[in-house]
Amino acid sequence: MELNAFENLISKRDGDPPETPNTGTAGSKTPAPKALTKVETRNLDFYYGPLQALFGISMVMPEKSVTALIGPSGCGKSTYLRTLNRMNDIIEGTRITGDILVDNEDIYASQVDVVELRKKVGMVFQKSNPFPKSIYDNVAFGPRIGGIKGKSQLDEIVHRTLKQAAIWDEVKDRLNSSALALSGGQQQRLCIARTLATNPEVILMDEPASALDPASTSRIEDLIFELKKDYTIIIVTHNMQQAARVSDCTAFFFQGRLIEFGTTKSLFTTPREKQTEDYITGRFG
Ligand SMILES: Nc1ncnc2c1ncn2[C@@H]1O[C@H](COP(=O)(O)OP(=O)(O)OP(=O)(O)O)[C@@H](O)[C@H]1O
Repeated sequence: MELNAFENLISKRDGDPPETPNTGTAGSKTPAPKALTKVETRNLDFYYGPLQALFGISMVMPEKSVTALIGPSGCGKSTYLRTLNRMNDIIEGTRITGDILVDNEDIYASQVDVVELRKKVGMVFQKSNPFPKSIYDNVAFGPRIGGIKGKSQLDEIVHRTLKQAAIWDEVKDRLNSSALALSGGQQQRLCIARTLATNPEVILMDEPASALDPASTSRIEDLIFELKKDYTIIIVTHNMQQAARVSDCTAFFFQGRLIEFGTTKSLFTTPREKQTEDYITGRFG
């Protein structure tokens, strides 16, 4: 793939450039000059039993921006993403060293309430996973668990988040129908609304569009672009054009290591590392 092809893709959305040209690599990161840091990892190692999956990952992700994690299969992207809201805790035999900070607070500190953390750092999965309930009840589920019982308050949350997730117009007349009757793309936007309903500040997305057709993918990308005005988004994607289109910063992982991290534009147009260049030009992976 030609590097200037990426420049064309990026330039489509140049109206909203990243404020933080973070150029850190593993073990050497440059502090963000303008935007506030929302999520940071310092020298993060991660193990599945005896298998070390991440090696010394240091990265700073600015607030209200999109950071894409790219790299070949098995390089540790999803593992890294899942450490950011302690999703890996539920896998037996895992171990982590180093620091993960959200709003400058250690999310592995003993006093941290993991349920609260996962509300603040929400997650959208590769395969949409609506509950076998109505559209309304899917979105209202989290707020109800959080103690909100009033119908008018729930109605407001359902309306607001379905609108934010760009699916309101398609479902407003059938809020009581089963969520399972929606198309794959609609289900994924519903799952994004469900995540928004618990008031997250950070949204982790693990290949949110990989199971969708091009039109649905494009809607999800547009949505990500809108959501970053209010949320910090970290997205795993196999699709480099997608990374180039939606993200401000991109991190390239290889064999559990962070090879290069910088603004999406610089990483795709003037990669500093040969491995990055080989990957984005399709020479491997
Ligand atoms: N639950 C698990 N138990 C043991 N090893 C795992 C587990 N999940 C992932 N791994 C291993 O950790 C390494 C990193 O996997 P991970 O899924 O994070 O990579 P990835 O870059 O997200 O891959 P892909 O793009 O294929 O989803 C791989 O060697 C994988 O086999």
